[in-house]
Amino acid sequence: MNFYSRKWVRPEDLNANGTLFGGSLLKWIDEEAAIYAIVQLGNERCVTKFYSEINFVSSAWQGDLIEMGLVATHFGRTSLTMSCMVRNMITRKTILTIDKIVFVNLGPDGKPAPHGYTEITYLRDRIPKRTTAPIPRQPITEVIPVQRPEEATSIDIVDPR
Ligand SMILES: CC(=O)SCCNC(=O)CCNC(=O)[C@H](O)C(C)(C)COP(=O)(O)OP(=O)(O)OC[C@H]1O[C@@H](n2cnc3c(N)ncnc32)[C@H](O)[C@@H]1OP(=O)(O)O
Repeated sequence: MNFYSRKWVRPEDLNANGTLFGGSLLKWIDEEAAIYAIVQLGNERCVTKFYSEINFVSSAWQGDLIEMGLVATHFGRTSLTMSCMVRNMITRKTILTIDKIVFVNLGPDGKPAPHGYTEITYLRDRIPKRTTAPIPRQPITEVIPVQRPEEATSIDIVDPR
């Protein structure tokens, strides 16, 4: 397992118990896992599909330095499964473990697409090269004007999803 990112636990990341807020930690992990998937699958269009149970093994405290580790455990047809561990960088005490995080490789149509990889790369050989414009958002198909414009605080947009 490689520990790629380190974080310094700051006051804004604490919960009411004065320890690291689980939501902050999960947000960091999801971003780390997304970057890992992009590098492994050579595609910016990778999305989180599944998290197995998350074990908050021990707390981190303000001022602690922590590090996040990931390793790919299974290359599927369109998916990549990885496992995760977060630990204290100094003491090496485990803070969190997640057995399975699954990301899915999407094609240009937004549907699962085969990625073609079977093994971990430790190089930067698969990093996607952006040859076109950034991924566009889903088009807005219809804008409904509000009935009484003087009461409007925003425009109602129909989301086609
Ligand atoms: C980085 C981010 O924050 S992304 C934001 C959060 N994520 C999202 O918004 C994704 C929302 N989800 C989706 O759009 C859809 O579920 C999709 C496109 C990801 C997948 O659609 P599905 O209909 O499940 O696709 P499909 O059944 O073909 O499965 C795709 C892969 O996921 C795997 N998979 C599906 N469900 C699960 C599950 N519950 N657990 C583990 N793996 C799963 C499948 O085994 C398959 O892998 P494989 O091709 O390697 O065998």
